Amino acid sequence: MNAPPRPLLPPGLYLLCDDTVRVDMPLVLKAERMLAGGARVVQLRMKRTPVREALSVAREVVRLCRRAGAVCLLNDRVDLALLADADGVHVGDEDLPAEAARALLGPGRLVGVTVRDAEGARAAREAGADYVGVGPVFGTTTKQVPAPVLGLEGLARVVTDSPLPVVGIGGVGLENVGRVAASGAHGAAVVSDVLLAQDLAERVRLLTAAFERGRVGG
Ligand SMILES: Cc1ncc(COP(=O)(O)OP(=O)(O)O)c(N)n1
Ligand SMILES: Cc1ncsc1CCOP(=O)(O)O
Ligand SMILES: [Mg+2]
Repeated sequence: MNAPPRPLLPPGLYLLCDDTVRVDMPLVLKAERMLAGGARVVQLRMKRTPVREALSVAREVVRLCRRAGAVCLLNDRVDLALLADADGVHVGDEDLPAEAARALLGPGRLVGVTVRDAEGARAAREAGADYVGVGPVFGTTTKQVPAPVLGLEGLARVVTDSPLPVVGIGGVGLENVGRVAASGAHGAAVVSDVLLAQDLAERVRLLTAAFERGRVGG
């Protein structure tokens, strides 16, 4: 019998439910507000949550995403993704290599990989990745990234030459998400612009609409 096909990464806004920004708000509440705003992709990024709590949060956020019809990915942690039955993982240079993530996850889940250029995207595809995260597109204070800011032209170059869908990340917010979409990126990943908003759900709606306008050239 054929294995079930893995979910495709929905295009558009890609949200990071992150424990390093707005630390006073519980992760599950962040996810609930994002989903209330129509989030289709949620990456759970837990850098400072103790591992037992992280597993319990992952299980709850996967449940919420599934109920809302959204894809839930775990940042870094293939073990937590499997235990929580998440839709996949996102890994970078300091995490398990993409081949290892794919080997552990099997063919039915998504693997996203951080790359800096189209050559990295080609290697990611060889390693079994489904999409690539590319950045920083703009300056950001959320993470110290050991790579230069790409800008929109740099992002567009990677998009043109990448064999995999590209998600732009780093400094993406309401004032520039339309231009990220117009670059041809499959998705735009956002951390602080949503998490620091007073009304997270409303910010997600605004960002989603702005991405869509940018995608169609509006
Ligand atoms: C969509 C997306 N793209 C890139 C990253 C960065 O991943 P990584 O390089 O592993 O850095 P950390 O997020 O683990 O600090 C991402 N998380 N998501
Ligand atoms: C995790 C990560 N990887 C590259 S930039 C970044 C952080 C992006 O955060 P923000 O959307 O707040 O700029
Ligand atoms: Mg990582």
